[in-house]
Amino acid sequence: SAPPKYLFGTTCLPGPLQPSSFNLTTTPSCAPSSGDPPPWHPFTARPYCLPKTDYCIFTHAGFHGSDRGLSVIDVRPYAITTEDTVVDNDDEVSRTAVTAVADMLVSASLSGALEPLPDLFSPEAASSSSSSSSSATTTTTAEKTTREPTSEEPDSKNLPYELRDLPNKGKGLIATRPIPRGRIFMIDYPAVLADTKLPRHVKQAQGRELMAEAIGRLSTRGREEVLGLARQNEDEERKKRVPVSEDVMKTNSFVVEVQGREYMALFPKIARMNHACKPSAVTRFNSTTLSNTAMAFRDILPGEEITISYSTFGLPSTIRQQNLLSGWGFTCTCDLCTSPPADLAASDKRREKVSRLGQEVIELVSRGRKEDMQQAVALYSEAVEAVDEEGLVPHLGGHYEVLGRLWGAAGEVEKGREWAQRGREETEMFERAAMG
Ligand SMILES: C[S@@+](CC[C@H](N)C(=O)[O-])C[C@H]1O[C@@H](n2cnc3c(N)ncnc32)[C@H](O)[C@@H]1O
Repeated sequence: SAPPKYLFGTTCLPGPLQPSSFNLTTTPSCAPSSGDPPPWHPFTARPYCLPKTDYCIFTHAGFHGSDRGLSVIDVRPYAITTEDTVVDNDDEVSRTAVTAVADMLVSASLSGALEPLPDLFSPEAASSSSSSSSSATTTTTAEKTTREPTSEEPDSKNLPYELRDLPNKGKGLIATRPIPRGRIFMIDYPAVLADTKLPRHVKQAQGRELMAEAIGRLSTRGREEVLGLARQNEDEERKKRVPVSEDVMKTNSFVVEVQGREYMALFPKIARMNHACKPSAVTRFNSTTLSNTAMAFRDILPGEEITISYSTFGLPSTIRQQNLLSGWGFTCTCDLCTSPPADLAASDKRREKVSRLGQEVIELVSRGRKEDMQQAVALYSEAVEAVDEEGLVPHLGGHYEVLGRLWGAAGEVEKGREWAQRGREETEMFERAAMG
């Protein structure tokens, strides 16, 4: 069969993959002289571009020292119009996730700062990936970025959690040691990043090809870890219709923003955490390093499930349930959703109150009248109390500081200072906990 087309059709990338050095008029040699980086540097494999689309896959085998690799499905990192590509005007932007990754790789290799994963995943997370995974590993390119694990096996005993089977939720993470509020217990990096606009720009079969190829280009370990993740379509008939790579991406990805653009991001360790409407942990994505850290929302005791929220906190339970079903394909069985109706109603009432009061405070503040500030302080204090009661934020430092500013705006400078100080103390305490 015909060889697949690569970035720039049959030509090579001119030098290091940096947007500023792109020059379509030059025809660089495809055979770099010895010692030169490969034309797809800093990526470790020749990019694969889907013919007649603007999408390519860029892979790095050891992103952040991980032995699973990273594949990015993205538009070509420059505005391009050739007879071979389709360009959406919205997409004529040269900064994308792939350029961010490329810049990061280039600067890290220059400074020698390609950091290893500080927290290693449990080997169990890779689970026994079945032979069904082979469909997704049947790829269109012969060239693979396979890099067998060379680092020491992670000592899973050091992790404060383990992966277990849970009733009605598939697998989930259970704490094996106490995890104090504010403690960062997991750092993860994406295995796959895919432009969220992809489904609008390519046909279903093409999208499926790209997903399978992107996962197929990870290391053996990366592929096994990703393909061992949960699937939405547990029903055997549907399993036959939906390829494993697409199903895994759909069930386990989160939307993140990189360079002002949205990407589906698959974080294989983070993906093991189930949803809860009153979660015990929270994740924070850093769009510069692409790391995703998980932090304890409150003290977590051994034996407790570690959960995060996939939904917006302020929504009432019925809307949350609908969103989880339509967006994630499951009926939520978290502790709050399965609590007695009176408890659920009380929680809804508190959340509704927080949203309403927040809105009222915004309106008062935006009027900019000093005489409204006393009322803004009263409403904000009530909202913070409800937030605390509902256990909605991991720490209240930020809210206390806002309260301090509102007191200041109301002319009560001393009270303003007191609250701002309290806020700073709470934030510092929380940050100390995060440092361990
Ligand atoms: C990102 S995965 C979470 C980890 C997954 N349980 C596993 O086995 O790897 C999302 C899937 O987990 C299940 N799940 C997560 N949170 C749930 C909840 N609150 N209630 C019921 N099922 C849940 C659903 O099947 C959902 O499609």
